[in-house]
Parts: sequence; C-alpha cells; structure tokens
Amino acid sequence: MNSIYLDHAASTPIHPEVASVMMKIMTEQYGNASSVHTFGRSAKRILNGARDQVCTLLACYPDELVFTGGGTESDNLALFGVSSLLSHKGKHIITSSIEHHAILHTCDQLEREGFKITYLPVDTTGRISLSDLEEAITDETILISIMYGNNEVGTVQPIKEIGELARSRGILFHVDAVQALGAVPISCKELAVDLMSFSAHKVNGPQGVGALYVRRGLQLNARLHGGLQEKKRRAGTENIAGIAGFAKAIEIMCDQLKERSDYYVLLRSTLLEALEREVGRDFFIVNGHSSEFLPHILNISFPEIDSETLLMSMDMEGISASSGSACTSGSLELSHVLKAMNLPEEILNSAIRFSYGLGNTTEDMECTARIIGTILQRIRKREHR
Ligand SMILES: Cc1ncc(COP(=O)(O)O)c(C=O)c1O
Repeated sequence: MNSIYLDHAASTPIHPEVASVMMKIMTEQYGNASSVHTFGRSAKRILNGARDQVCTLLACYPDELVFTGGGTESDNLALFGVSSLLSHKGKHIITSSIEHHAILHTCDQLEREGFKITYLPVDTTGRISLSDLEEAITDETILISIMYGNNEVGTVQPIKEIGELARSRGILFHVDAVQALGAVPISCKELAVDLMSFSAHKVNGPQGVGALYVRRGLQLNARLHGGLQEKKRRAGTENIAGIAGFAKAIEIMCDQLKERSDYYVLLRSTLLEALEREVGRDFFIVNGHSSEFLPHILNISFPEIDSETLLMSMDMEGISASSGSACTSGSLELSHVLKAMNLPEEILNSAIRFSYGLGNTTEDMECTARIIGTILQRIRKREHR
C-alpha cells in the first residue's frame, strides 16, 4: 500500500533534528522561564537563545519577535492588536478576499466591532492589483493586511510594492507569511513590513507554536492578559520546547532553502509532466499564477470528477492531498479562494491541492499521476458503457 503525503500546506512532519531538540528539553528542562531559580534561569536561557536564533535567520531584533501559539494567533494579535490601538485615528482596514480564515474571520469580528473592512478582489491568477489597493485607501485606513503566498493556490502577492505604497501613505502593513516561510527567503529588515505572521508546523516544526514580527517602536495591544511574558504583548508561560523546536526548524530550513525550493519546482514539473502522460493535457487545469507562486503548492482541477470523489479514491490508494484549506475541506464548501478568482463552476468543484515537502520524491509524483490516471480511466469507461 502506498503512503504518499501531499498535504504539507496543511501540516508538515516534524524534522528528526527538531524532534530530538524538543525531546531533550521536554525531559530535562521543565522549568518555567519566569522563575528565578536555576531551572527557571535555564529555561529562560533556552528561550533567549531560540529568540536570538530566529531573529538572526529572519533579520529582525529580539524585541521585535513575539512567540505565539501559532499562525492563527499571530494573525489575530496583529489585527486586533493594531486596530484597538489605532481606532482613534481611523476604523478602516484593507485586506484581500483570498486570505486565510485566520484573517477573514478576525475581520468579521472587527466589522461587528464597528470597523469597516475592504476586501480587495483578485484576478483569475489570484493576485490583487496595486491600483485597486491605492484606490481603496482612505484617510481612515489604519492597516493593510495581505498574505505573502496563498495557502490554496500558492499565488505570491507583490509584497515589496504593497509595503512601499503603505509606507508612503503612513499606513501599517501586516503580512501573513505562514505559507511563505520555508518556501521563499524572508528578511523582515528588507521588506517594508510592520507585522508578519509565522507558524512552526508549516516548516517541519511543532504544531501550536508561531511568532509575530512587530517592527521596533510599534505599539501593540495584547490579546492575552496575565503575566508579563513577551514584553507584555502575549501573556502565558512560554512553550520552551516548542519554541526551541521552531528555532531549529527555521535553522534547517534556512540552511537548505535554495535546494529545497529547487527540489519543489522539480516535484511540480514531474507531477505536471506525469499527469500529461497519464491523464492527458486536455483533462486538467492548473489554478494560480504561472510564475509568481510558492514552489510547494500546486492546485489542479480535473473537471471530469468532483474533488471529494477524487480525494476519497486517492486516499483509498494511500495518497493524501486536499481540496483546499484544511479548515474548509470536509465541510463541502466551495473554496472562497477559487470563487474570488472568478473561475468557472466545474473548476471550483474539481480542484485538488497538492503540497509537497520533506520526504516526497519524484517517484511519489509519478505514482500519484498514475493513480489519478487509473481513477479517471475507470470513470471514462463507466461513462461509455
Ligand atoms: C496562510 C495561513 N495563515 C494562517 C494559518 C494558520 O496557522 P496555524 O495553523 O498555525 O494556526 C494557515 C494554516 O493553514 C495558513 O495557511
């Protein structure tokens, strides 16, 4: 039986070196970093070391990084933290219609609290337009939040240009970089970005750990209240093992970034070529941008079969992929991302997200294409009976 995991955009396997760092801390370093005794000081040293390491790798200062409980919490902290602080200046926020629900549902809540949200449209490749953004800005706009790369189709936004526009208009800019981390080089210093969200479990680190970059000098209202951790921006005992694991995962990822992304491009082209052979070029459509994409995410529609049926048939053959973001799959809801891209119904109904990473091989791609080919052949035969 095959066991091919092609859902790395949902979550990734822990890297063995990350697991070993975490295991050592969990079994030997159980102190609370806020305690002043030896065990506490030792935990604090590990925390500080991990923070320094992440900051060096992402090009920011240690006081600019807030460790959180994952990407969702980082997104919530950025949006609520800034909006509650700046509501006296204005109550308008700009985002895009293809953001992750961690942003969209947070915006729903902000709307209930009296904020006005503009959801920028995207073109058929999933990109926003800078002129739409410029037109949407008003004197009331306090924040722009646009994701780096999309989690369903992989399309990358013009982050540098958006940042420059936001800065020139004196508006804060938040970037959800949860899927981009590990796929493209990220330097907080070089991008004109004020806040940026990250998550450990997308880069072979543990689930339930993340970080929010907050540019130096920028105030942020906390969402969690309690102790004085994270410079009063996020109360709660730090997850020392998780944070150290996150730092190790980023270190490995930065070491191998170029070769990893080249390898993902190879996996992508292998899958596409094999599908051409096994399925036929006229029977699948690639969704997303043809050059501005995250190398580990490939979204394809097979109009002959609906996504749920194809995913189930693939699962029976040991191949795990998904029909969109993990939060919406299972609910049979059509992807809000593909809908916003204005794609025809048959493409929406039949889209599969393949996302690859640690452990995947070109043979996995060949095997996946072969199995999809066989499933589609079965359907074609049935229809011709
Ligand atoms: C773009 C994006 N933002 C935010 C999140 C949420 O991150 P987490 O699962 O760490 O809460 C995800 C997870 O799928 C994501 O893909």
